[in-house]
Amino acid sequence: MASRKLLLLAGDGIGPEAMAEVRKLIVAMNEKLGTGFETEEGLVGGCAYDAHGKAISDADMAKAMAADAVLFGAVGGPKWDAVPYEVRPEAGLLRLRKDMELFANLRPAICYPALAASSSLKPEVVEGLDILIVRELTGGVYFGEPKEIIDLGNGQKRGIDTQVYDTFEIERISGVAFELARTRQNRVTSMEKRNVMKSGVLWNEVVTATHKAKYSDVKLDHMLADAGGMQLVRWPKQFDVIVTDNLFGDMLSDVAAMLTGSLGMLPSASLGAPDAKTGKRKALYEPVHGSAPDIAGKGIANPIAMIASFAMCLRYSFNMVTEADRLEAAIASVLDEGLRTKDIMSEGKTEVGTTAMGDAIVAKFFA
Ligand SMILES: NC(=O)c1ccc[n+]([C@@H]2O[C@H](COP(=O)([O-])OP(=O)(O)OC[C@H]3O[C@@H](n4cnc5c(N)ncnc54)[C@H](O)[C@@H]3O)[C@@H](O)[C@H]2O)c1
Ligand SMILES: CC(C)[C@H](C(=O)O)[C@@H](O)C(=O)O
Ligand SMILES: [Mg+2]
Repeated sequence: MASRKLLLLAGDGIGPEAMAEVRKLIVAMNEKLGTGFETEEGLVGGCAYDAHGKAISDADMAKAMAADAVLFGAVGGPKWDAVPYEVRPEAGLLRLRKDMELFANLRPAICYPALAASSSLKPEVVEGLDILIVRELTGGVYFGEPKEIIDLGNGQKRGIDTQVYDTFEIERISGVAFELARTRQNRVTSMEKRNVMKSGVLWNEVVTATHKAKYSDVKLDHMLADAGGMQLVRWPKQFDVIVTDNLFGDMLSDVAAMLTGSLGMLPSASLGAPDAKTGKRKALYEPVHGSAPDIAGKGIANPIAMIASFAMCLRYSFNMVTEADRLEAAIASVLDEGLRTKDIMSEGKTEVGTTAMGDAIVAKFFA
């Protein structure tokens, strides 16, 4: 059997609570299906800072580089509000993305039929929603230099972040979006702000050229990112694949999350380029949500985004398509039967905690 080495980085807040449900599933899959997953654990975020003063240690970084896939929970929280910017919990996640060159972040927003009433939008607006946000993850304003606060010496300071994109970065992320669109409804909407940003002008040019050169069979539209946000809320089903930069992708995916009922529902996959020799790509799978300090430790977090991220891992890192389909079907079926964590609770349904939701999904997966 091919190697199946997983590094589990549970992180802070509800990260460990959600990760426990995936760990349970992995143990059961190994026992019952002989899947042979080898798991290692590591620290990232605030817990890593507490242990060794860094948001991720070099040793855990090396484990991530060596793993076939990394499963990531969530990082951050008020406990670390005052730590220096360079070692804040979120820096651990950003280092993983940058050092592993995970440039393609896939954030599907699917509204499970049972949850159409849980969205803040009208059921008919979200029912059957199935869109995919492809977010560029290693460039843009997240990583551009200079990035600093300078003292102007007149009682004023200046905060600087720099948005930078090179042609190759836009080409490769739009290539991912076009390829994925071909497996879906064959439509891509590219979002930028070419009306105010030079990087937006280049983004638009390069996406257009990539489309013309290699993907003219796919339908391509361009939208200004602010209008895109509005359209996502007005009529989200008009979209199939959205491709956008790091910052717009961050914001638009939180918007998309709420269309599905809760941030606790949205999984993601962060992928690198396939290795020229082996075809294998570095990968990290994480829920879109954060450490949710307001509910951490209460046993009420929704583990579905984390479990669905593992389903993406089965699909994209191990080509275990049957198991991925079965896991996604198990989630849908448990929701159909009326089980709900607090964040997606509605009248007449059965409210359960994190562990009971995880147990029900695992049981359904093996049923
Ligand atoms: N990938 C990550 O690790 C990641 C992502 C986003 C935010 N963060 C960090 O998390 C911390 C908190 O950020 P925030 O409050 O803005 O965002 P958040 O995603 O942690 O929480 C936003 C809201 O959604 C709810 N929520 C989120 N996930 C949920 C789940 N699985 N089940 C039920 N409810 C859920 C929370 O209770 C909260 O009310 C910050 O330090 C932030 O930097 C980390
Ligand atoms: C925690 C933070 C660094 C991260 C981001 O901004 O990318 C998060 O919001 C996300 O969406 O993954
Ligand atoms: Mg975000």
